[in-house]
Parts: sequence; C-alpha cells; structure tokens
Amino acid sequence: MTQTAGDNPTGHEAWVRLVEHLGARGERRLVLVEGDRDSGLAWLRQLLPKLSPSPGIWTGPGDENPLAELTEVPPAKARDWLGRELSVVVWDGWQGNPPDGLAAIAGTLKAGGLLFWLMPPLDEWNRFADPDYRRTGLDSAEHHPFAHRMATILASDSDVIRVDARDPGRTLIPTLQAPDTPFTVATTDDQQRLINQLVHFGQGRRRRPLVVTADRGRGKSAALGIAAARLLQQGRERILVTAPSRESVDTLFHHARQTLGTDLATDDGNSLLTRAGAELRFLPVQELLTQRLAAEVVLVDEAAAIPPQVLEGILLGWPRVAFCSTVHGYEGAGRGFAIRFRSVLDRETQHWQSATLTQPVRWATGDPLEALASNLFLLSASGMASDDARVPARDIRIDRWFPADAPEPELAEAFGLLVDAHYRTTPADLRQWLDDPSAVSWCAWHERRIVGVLWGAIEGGLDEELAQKVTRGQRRIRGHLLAQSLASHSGFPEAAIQSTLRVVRVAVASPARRSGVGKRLVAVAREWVSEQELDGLGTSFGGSPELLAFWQSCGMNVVRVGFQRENTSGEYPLQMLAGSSPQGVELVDRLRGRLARHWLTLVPRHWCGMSAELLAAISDDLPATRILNDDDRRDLDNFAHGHRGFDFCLPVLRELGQVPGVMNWLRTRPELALWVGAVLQGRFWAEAQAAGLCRGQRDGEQRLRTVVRELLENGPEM
Ligand SMILES: CC(=O)SCCNC(=O)CCNC(=O)[C@H](O)C(C)(C)COP(=O)(O)OP(=O)(O)OC[C@H]1O[C@@H](n2cnc3c(N)ncnc32)[C@H](O)[C@@H]1OP(=O)(O)O
Repeated sequence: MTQTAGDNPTGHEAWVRLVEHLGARGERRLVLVEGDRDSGLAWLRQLLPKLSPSPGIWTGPGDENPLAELTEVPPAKARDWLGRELSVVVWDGWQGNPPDGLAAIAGTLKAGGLLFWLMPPLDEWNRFADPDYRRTGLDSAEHHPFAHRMATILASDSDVIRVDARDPGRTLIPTLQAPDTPFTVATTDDQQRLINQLVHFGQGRRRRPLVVTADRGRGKSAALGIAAARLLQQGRERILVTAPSRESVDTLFHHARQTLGTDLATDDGNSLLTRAGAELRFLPVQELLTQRLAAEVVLVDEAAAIPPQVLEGILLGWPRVAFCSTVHGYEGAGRGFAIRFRSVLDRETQHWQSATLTQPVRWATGDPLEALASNLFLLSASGMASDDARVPARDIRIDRWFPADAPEPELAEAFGLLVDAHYRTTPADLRQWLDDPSAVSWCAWHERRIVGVLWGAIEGGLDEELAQKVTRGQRRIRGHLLAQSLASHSGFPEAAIQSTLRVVRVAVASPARRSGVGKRLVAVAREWVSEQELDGLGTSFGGSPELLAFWQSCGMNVVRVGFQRENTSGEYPLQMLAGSSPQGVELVDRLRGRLARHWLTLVPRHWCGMSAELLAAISDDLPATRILNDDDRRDLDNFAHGHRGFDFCLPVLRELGQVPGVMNWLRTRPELALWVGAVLQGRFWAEAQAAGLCRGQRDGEQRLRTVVRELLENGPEM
C-alpha cells in the first residue's frame, strides 16, 4: 500500500510514520530525489526538521546543507564513516558518486534510516557527467554503462521511494505494517555463538587458529570485545589486539569496557587493566611483531587489510590467534582474504577452525536497502567455489566479452572471480570495468560457467610534448598506470607515447588453475595487441615468485620494480612487458638493459625487504651481460680457497650474478638466501645472523666460499 504526501494536511506526517514503521520493522530505505536539485533541496529543508534525524550527514557543499544538524562530509570521504550509526544520509549525487563511498554509507544507516539521493531523473543517468569521473580519468566517456545499470536496477526495485523533485507531494510513500514485536538491537544468536566459541578457544589448550568472517554490520567487533573481556574475567592474563589502525578497534574496546564494568581498574584508551591485573592491550601490527609480548590470545581485527606474510608472522608467534575480517565489505578485500589466507593456514597448520556471522545487527534480515546495495555494487558476487570439481582443460573456450552488455548473472560471476582472486577489488573497479572505453576483456568458459577472466585497458598513446612532461614529473596522467610509471620512474617518454594494452586483472577460478587457462587468456590478448598494431602487452602487480613465474611463462619480461611495498599486499610492485611492434620490442630491451645496469646499485638501497626467492628470480630474469676477466677469475679463485677476504671480493661476487647462467645456477643452491642477503642486499654479518641466514661471519663466509668453489668447478661456463 502507498499514499501520497499530498493526501494529508502537513505533507510530512506520512514520512514521519514511515520512519517509525521502518524502525519498528528494522528496515531502511533509499529515497531517490530525481531532477531539479534546487527544488529537491528546498523540499528536504522542509521535511528533514520534521524527521528530527540525528545523527546524519550531508555530502554536498557546506553552504547548501539542508539541515544544520547534518555533518558535512565530502563524497570521497564517505568511506571514513564505516562503522558509525546514522539516521539520515543526504547524498548529493550532483557532486559525484564514488561507488565505494556510496556503498559504504548505505551500511551506516540504522533501522528506520533513510538515504536521500539527489540525482538527475533515472533515464538521464547514462549521460550524466558525474563529477567523480574526473578522479578516474573516465570524464571523457560519453556513455556511462555503470550508471545506466544502476538506473535500471533502481527503476525495477519497488522498495525504492522515488520523489520527483519538482512535485514531491505526489510521492508514493509506502504505508507499512508495524510488526507485533518491534525490532530491537540486541546480541544476535550468531554473535552469541561466536562469543561462546571465542571464549572456548581462548581457554582451550589446543592451538588451532580461528578465522572469523562476517558481512559488514554483523556485530563482529562487539562480539570480539565481549569475548575478550570474558576471557580476562575468567583468568586469562593478557590478550593482545591488533588491526590496521587504532580506529578499527574502537567498537571492540567499547564493548570490552562495557562487559568488564566494575572489574575495570584502569583504561588509557589502548589498554584496559582489570582489578585482578589482567590486561587487554592494542598494539599496531608492526609493534606487535617487534615487541613480541607474551599473551595467551591474540585477536587480529580487519585482518584482510594486513599482508598475508605479516599474518603468517603473527600465526607463528603466539599460541592462540583469531583472525577476523569483514567479507562482502565495501573495502572489497574480504573474501579474497579468506581465500588467499586459507592457503597460508593450510601450509602452516593442518587444523584451523572457522566461524561466520551472517545475521545483521543494526537492521533486520531481509532489509531492502542492504539487498539493493548488494545488487548495485555486486557486493556478494562470487566466482566458482574453490571446492568445485576440477575443470578439464580441454573443454575450455576463450571469447571476447563485454561486461557492460553482459546479463546480470554473468557479470556477477565474472566480477566475483576478480573479487575472489584479487586482494582488493571494490565497487569502484566494477565502474571502471564497465565504463572505461579503452577496456577490453575476455572470458574463459567451461560449458556455461566462467572459469577465467582477463580485463585489459589500453594505455599510453600520448603526444610527444605531454609524454616529456610526464617523464619530467611535470604532469601526471590518470588511468595510465604502466605508461605513467615507466615514463616518470624509469625515465622513458616512449613508454607514454607508445600504446600498450595493460592487463588490469587476470583471474582463473581455483578448480581450473594450472591447466593453462591463464596463459591462454594472455596469449589471446597478445594476439589482439598484434592485430590492433599496438606496441605491446604489459602488466603491473604485487611481485611474488609464483606470479613472476606465471607472467614469464606468458612471454613477459621484467621492466621495472617499485621501491615502495604496496599497502594492500605488502609486496613490491613488479612491472612486465612483452613488445609487439618493432619499436615496442626495442623499448622493452632498453628498459631491461637499463634496469640490469642499475640493479646492483639499487638492490641494497631499496629491496632489502624482498624475499631471496623473488629477488633471485628477478635477477635471473634481467639480461645477464657481465663477462668475467682474468683478474675477476683470480679473485674468485682466491676467495673460494680461503686466500682472499669476503669484503675484498664483494664487488666481483655481486657482479657474478649478472654473468650468463650464474643466477640460474645459484637459484638451485641451498645457500641462495645467504647469497642474496650477504652479497646482493649487502647485509652485515650480524644482521644476516639475526635473520637466520648463517651462524655468524665465519660460518657465512665459509659457506659462500664453498658455493663459489662449486660454481667454479661445476657451474656454467663463465
Ligand atoms: C595484473 C594481474 O592481474 S596480476 C594477478 C594475477 N592474478 C591472481 O593472482 C589471481 C589469482 N590467481 C589466478 O587466478 C591464477 O593463479 C593465475 C591467473 C595467476 C594463473 O592462472 P592459471 O590458469 O593457473 O595459470 P596457467 O595454468 O596458465 O600457468 C602457466 C604457467 O605459469 C606458471 N604458474 C602459474 N601459476 C603458478 C604458481 N602458482 N606457481 C608457480 N608457477 C605458476 C607455471 O609455469 C605454469 O605452467 P605449468 O603449470 O605447466 O607449470
């Protein structure tokens, strides 16, 4: 049933009643205010005071805030509001609609909450020049399939309340039944089960790690806080909590405090001390790992945002560790985390337990706004499950694929594959994929299921003048990651002038991996690059030995290694290229030749944190151009037989890795890590010893002498 605001004398009573009934039912709603922005704002200025919303936010310019009580938040900062509870959001879509922020903000509304979204009429969204496109380099596109898709979903959702900004009195406002038992925010059964499980886990003797995953808004942090407090009350002496930031554990601490009640003796914000002297303490991740404080239990919150190798360090360092993370979250990191971290857990420990929270806390199950946000941004998209039967390689076909034209279930399956496989895939990526006119995609199919996806984007093609400016750091170009980076960091303007297809993402479903699907997808993209007469195919990713091996098997070569580790994966960015046109092939050679020449100087300065395996694999990938002369050979011979000191020979030992065949030979030796640490990375002996590479200088030197002796006797021709 619906009624119009115009049917009642004040025009506002139906809205007030709606909010009351929504609150009682535990639901929220989207109110789409379509058309003329000024009229829409004028209407909101009249309506909002009657709804007395508190707290609430407004994403438009400060001087147009429709209600003084609303906090002003620019759309790009909306994600910072995750975890808060709001009654009203007035989202000024005319200022821009960053998908991650919009998706996040929908999760902050509590039961009875309304999300007012000011926008042009739905049938104009396809052409609406969203100001947020400027941030992503999409502003030149004439059509916006992502916005068009959203408009189609909204138009067919009967729970969306559509307001014509020029005629709000005619809005059809749903008249909802109030339920017999009103919705209340209370500990859900799911939370209670998790609290019990955590308490049992924290008291138990068995050291099986626990992995907790929950959709956003399921009360995970509250459950963790309550369980931590109970464990302290029941005799545990120290529980450590870590997370990517202190703010991430605000809610956890709040609930721990409340549960401790009168047992709480002191509270300095980061540490709660009970009267019995037990402690709940927050430590940032790095401090946790360096301080190594003894604790019976470690709780890692928002674990998806912490690099897997750091999680591995925590796993090995304490007896009971619970890793907790949000999945289907707006950060997009969640499920990818669960999948990637599972392989670490499987490697380190046979037995680990998992727990999942599915019941929402701040709203009722079945709330229409949650379902809508999930549809709009594919928050629950999932690819083929990892435990599905293996897919036979012979029955797979690869076709060009157009995400903007794909039926919704197909799009969800393909995007789900990216979310599952990649560390961080967010709603903003979905928009980029659909809207970028330079995007080119292929899917690998097994029968009617998508088992692999490759998403590429054409980059570069700049004119000479702009390319020079990019190289000199005077201009940055958005949406051209590889071209920008090779021009400005490696210093080659040609990289921005040439046109390259960059593989933005490639993913193969677990049941189809290691049967050549990934390689075939890349091969099809390379063929296309050649047909289109582009200059090359490139890729940029968080470097790991496995991915380097994959890209090498696809015929790509290392052209650049980033200095700074990526925040998301904790890995160093690695960029690889395969030239296609003659000038493309020449550029690849020049980039690699230059990197190889600079390699030995750069390694000790920038890549001391890189694993020996990866560093050796990159060294091996680069062109080996050094040739030993008789003086070098004499030095090496004397070193091998103990007649000459390590430091005198270090320069020639370093260069040895660039002699053809030597690095490849060294990679098969057990002394590789010591070689990389002491020779390439230039670690002092005490450091090498602390890192477990040797038992001290004498041992380290002796082992290196032995390797060099064997190299001279049985290694490749030098
Ligand atoms: C820009 C980017 O997207 S980088 C990120 C790449 N994507 C991801 O990391 C997502 C998760 N991973 C995946 O989806 C897949 O593992 C992919 C896409 C990396 C590889 O797809 P697959 O179909 O499994 O690779 P494929 O079978 O074609 O492998 C070809 C060769 O690459 C190498 N290779 C592939 N995976 C690995 C691995 N995990 N370890 C070592 N070598 C590997 C091998 O030499 C392999 O040949 P082989 O199986 O005969 O030994």
